[in-house]
Amino acid sequence: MSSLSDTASKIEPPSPPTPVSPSKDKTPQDYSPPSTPLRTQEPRPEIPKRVEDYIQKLKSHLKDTYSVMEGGKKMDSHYIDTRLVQRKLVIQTGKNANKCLEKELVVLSDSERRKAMVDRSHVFQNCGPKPKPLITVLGKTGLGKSTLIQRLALDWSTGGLAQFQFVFLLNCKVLDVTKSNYDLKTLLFGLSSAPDCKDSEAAFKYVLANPNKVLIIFDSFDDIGELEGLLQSSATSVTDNSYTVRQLFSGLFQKKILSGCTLLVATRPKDALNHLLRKVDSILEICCFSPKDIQFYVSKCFVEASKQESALRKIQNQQYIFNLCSNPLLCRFTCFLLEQDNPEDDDTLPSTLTDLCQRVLDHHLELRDKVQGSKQDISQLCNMAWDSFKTCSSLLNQDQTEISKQLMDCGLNCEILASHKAQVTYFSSLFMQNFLAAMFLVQSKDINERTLVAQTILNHRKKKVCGEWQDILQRFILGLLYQKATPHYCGALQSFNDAQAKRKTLETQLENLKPGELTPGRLLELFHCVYETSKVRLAKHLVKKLPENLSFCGAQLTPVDVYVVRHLLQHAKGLKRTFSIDLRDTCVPLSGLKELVALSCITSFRAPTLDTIDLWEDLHHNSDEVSLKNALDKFTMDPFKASQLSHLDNLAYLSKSTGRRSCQCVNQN
Ligand SMILES: Nc1ncnc2c1ncn2[C@@H]1O[C@H](COP(=O)(O)OP(=O)(O)OP(=O)(O)O)[C@@H](O)[C@H]1O
Repeated sequence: MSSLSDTASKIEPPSPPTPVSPSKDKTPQDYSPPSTPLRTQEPRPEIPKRVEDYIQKLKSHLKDTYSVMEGGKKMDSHYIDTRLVQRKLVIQTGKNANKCLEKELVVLSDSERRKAMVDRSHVFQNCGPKPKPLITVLGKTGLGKSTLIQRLALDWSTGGLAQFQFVFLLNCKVLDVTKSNYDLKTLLFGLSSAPDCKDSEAAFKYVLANPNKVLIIFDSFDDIGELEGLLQSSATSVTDNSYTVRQLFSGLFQKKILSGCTLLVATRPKDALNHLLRKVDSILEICCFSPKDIQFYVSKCFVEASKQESALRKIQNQQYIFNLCSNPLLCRFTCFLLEQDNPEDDDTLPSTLTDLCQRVLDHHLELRDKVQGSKQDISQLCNMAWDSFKTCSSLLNQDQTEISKQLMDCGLNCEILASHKAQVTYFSSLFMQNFLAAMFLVQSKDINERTLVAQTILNHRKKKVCGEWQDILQRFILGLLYQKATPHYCGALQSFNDAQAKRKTLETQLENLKPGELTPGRLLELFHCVYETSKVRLAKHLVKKLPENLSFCGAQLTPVDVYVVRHLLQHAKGLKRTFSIDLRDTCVPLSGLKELVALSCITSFRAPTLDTIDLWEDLHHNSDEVSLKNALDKFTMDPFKASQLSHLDNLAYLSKSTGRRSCQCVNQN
């Protein structure tokens, strides 16, 4: 079956399954903290007065700390209740080397995702009779995992989540995972965000006696280090004080200590995580900002109606930035730029990720310069960002380098750095850290072209170890090498050595790549790297060499990914190239599917069945009959392969829907 538009059928149209999204029609204002207890209330154990006092102190501390989000915006007014998708694992038929049944994270289609959407009040809810003591929140960098966790902590501190009497929040970015002199009490009362506890012995005793009233959160789990072997060595005693943070985590995770407590782990998705995910009770994935969320967030950033309107117009007029704003952190960066906007400035918003980060940094440095009266050289910070990158860590390594107080203040003021309890300093975002690291690599005379190439995964033999770290770094490297505008402030780092040789080497590397041999994930990264260069010649070269069958299967496509792919494929027309595109297992949103299918260079497409039906329904609903006919003509499912029972059910919907849609097209014509 390759083209279905001419399959006339008299079968009555089915009613396709309506996506049920509990939060679909809610505007961000509709959300309120889950104040009612979410788990069936058990009788409260008797709490000693001093423990009760400490709980109140903990609550008021968390309330003070998390009422303001990173970046200074108020949680109450600026927090957008982004939705979460309940992901699931399926048991595969085969067994692995350990003779255990293989479990795999199911990639949901867009329509399945919409059905599986929940809001934050669902995080600790039990779906069935079984409690869910192990919960994971997944999300790429900047999507708001820490913010969600801080919001949950705030909910608890203001009377919500009453099933918990203690909430301990650990930020793995600031934990020293090399030391082995910790016990559980130190982890909870010393290393977490809990305030000093005078009688920690009594509070700890209470915690041990009531584990089911305790919530422990490990945020930024990515920084816990190598995942391999993490569960092999675990803490088994609650008093022993010779454990590492990793051993204590492992003991909690495997219920060897404090069994009965609830554990929430927030992390970026990566392959190495799979063996942990198989053991958790609930996997939630944080969704990016929807267009409505972006609108709401932007409107909150500007008080004056005219400024609000102008900011929104600018963002909506620049489709790359609009799609980039589906990432909350990048949306914040964009709003920061717009807040700085002065009428004499160039009106255009950045057109690449590199340009966005460069302008944000430049503005921060400019603001600081105005206060200080002198320019700050941040080259040492760039060097340090690169040092931390090498170990995939956000921590600022101060052991080797003395950093001046002035530079440290500058880093903190410019939101490059953040500090924990005024003791530990770390890079506040992966985007900024990698941007600084890329500046170091591109500008430093000590880094030659070969070393630079070795740092990019464009070299497809290089193992991808740190998930998003390398993807983002190489985008910045390419972006900086081709950056046209020299920023005023961060350009003054040091004399810009001739980047010609580096550019040439990277370019040869790009040109020698065989896109047809890359995995879908790497192919997508290649699109991004080429996009960052803004070079039409490189874009054309890529499109020329693309395989006829473009597969993105398995690479999760975000709105900005779709934009970049679509943008580069526009060169196909001039090159007389056409493609068939496979979008199964990509979670491509309906809007993205629509845009890609509409491209004239796409002659056929494969996509999840229900999403394809949704696309047809949508086009029909909007009376876009030309696009509907196109989408019917281009759809293919040849060769058909069903790996789940639902695929066969969907086939039945499909055959009915195509029949109906074809009839409509025939009648129209
Ligand atoms: N739901 C939200 N509403 C408003 N702003 C948000 C939201 N989520 C995130 N942000 C903004 O984006 C920034 C980055 O979010 P956050 O640090 O929570 O991301 P993350 O997923 O934890 O990233 P990383 O994996 O790099 O640690 C926040 O500091 C905040 O300004």
